Amino acid sequence: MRPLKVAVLGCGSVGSQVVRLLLEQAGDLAARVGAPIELAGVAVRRLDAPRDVDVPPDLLTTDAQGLVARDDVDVVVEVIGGIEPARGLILSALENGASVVTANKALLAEDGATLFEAAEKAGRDLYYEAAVAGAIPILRPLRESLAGDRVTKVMGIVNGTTNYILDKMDTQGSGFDEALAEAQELGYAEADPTADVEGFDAAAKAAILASLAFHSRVTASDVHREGISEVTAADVASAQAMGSVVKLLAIAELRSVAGGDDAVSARVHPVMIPRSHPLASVREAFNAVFVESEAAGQLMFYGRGAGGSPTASAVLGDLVTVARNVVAGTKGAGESAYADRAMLPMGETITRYHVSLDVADKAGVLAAVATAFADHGVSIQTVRQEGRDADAQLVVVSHEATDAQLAATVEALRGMDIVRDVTSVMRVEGELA
Ligand SMILES: NC(=O)C1=CN([C@@H]2O[C@H](COP(=O)(O)OP(=O)(O)OC[C@H]3O[C@@H](n4cnc5c(N)ncnc54)[C@H](O)[C@@H]3O)[C@@H](O)[C@H]2O)C=CC1
Ligand SMILES: N[C@@H](CC=O)C(=O)O
Ligand code: NA
Repeated sequence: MRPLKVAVLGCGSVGSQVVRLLLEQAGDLAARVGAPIELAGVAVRRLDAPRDVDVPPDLLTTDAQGLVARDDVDVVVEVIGGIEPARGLILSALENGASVVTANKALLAEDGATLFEAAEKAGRDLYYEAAVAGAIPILRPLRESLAGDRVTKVMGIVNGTTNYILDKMDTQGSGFDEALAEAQELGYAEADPTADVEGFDAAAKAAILASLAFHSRVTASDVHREGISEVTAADVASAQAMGSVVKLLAIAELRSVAGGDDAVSARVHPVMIPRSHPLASVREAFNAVFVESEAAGQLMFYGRGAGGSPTASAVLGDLVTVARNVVAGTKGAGESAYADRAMLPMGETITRYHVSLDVADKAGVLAAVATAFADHGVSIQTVRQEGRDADAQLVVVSHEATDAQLAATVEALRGMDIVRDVTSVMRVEGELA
């Protein structure tokens, strides 16, 4: 069999590790694929930039477009990131007959449909396991292993940077900025950490997970998004007092809609989750994805979701798969969006809230607070008072209600004279202590 030629676009945190693994494991990869895998070239922005791998100088080029246009390239690995020029380069590669492996969740979540259609038209593969939860095999299980089951919910910690920050706030009392700087130093953060902190990165991953799990097209703009920049030390302390922990979760679930097909709720926001829940034990920059399906029940996938080397592992896994397909003259299953489900607006999503209130400790306060919940049709699960007199705090955990009802309740509480301050509002997953 002739050698297969691989072009790598971008040689940053992930690209450098992809190139390293390709060079170091050439012998094993050839045996696994059934043909030698050769680097056709590595597109970089600057030839003289320092990088974490020694690339043979004759393979480096600043002309990414020229590299993907070569007719001897079988597979293009896109690890530049961002929308353009990545999208144009992937489309050119597919049109030119190459299969593509990418880690680019931002692009897939914004305009996956264009890429999937181009791959289908070209009869080539487009694989992207690294785009969600880095090294963790999660897209392949959803796409293949669970293809015969009915997935009803996918809930994950899919951003390492924010999990690192929340973990340091919980376990070491670290400040937000200090923990973010550490995550950046460790190579977990996106080029612009706003993408991590404000939940854009997790929302892109939620869109990809929802699309695959529910066989529908979900884009990042369909995902309700809240980041962790508003999570305070008070929120973390409230969670601790409830035997729980604050995590940024990406949640995609099917919800029944009266008189219609099930709709998809996709959202990213901080939650309080009991320490007994498997996701609560995910520390530092680790990721985990918790899947519920009708026949299999609950499954959890855990591992490193960020960092050059772990992400490169997922890229190489895809590379071997698409290279095997090239050798066999076939392609894998393409996108499955047959269900075409509607999105459930966030206001109609069923959630629970934990609310901490700074109140005056006097007669009638509890009744007035309870009335505010009742007025909005929200049932209270537990109420606890902490402190006395001027330091009184009421902690209310609601039963399930729509997010709109709960948000309106909090709005009403904020307007009440007897409520001095609403010190913490957080959605809840699972049963709090
Ligand atoms: N770093 C991580 O932990 C993870 C990253 N990803 C995704 O992997 C992709 C790459 O991420 P990183 O390696 O972290 O980014 P990076 O910023 O470290 O690397 C990107 C590289 O592409 C180069 N580049 C930009 N424009 C170029 C062009 N026109 N031609 C050639 N090179 C160009 C940049 O100079 C840079 O070296 C992104 O889509 C990211 O979202 C996915 C999972 C985890
Ligand atoms: N910035 C991301 C990297 C992987 O996608 C993260 O922190 O998880
Ligand atoms: Na993955």
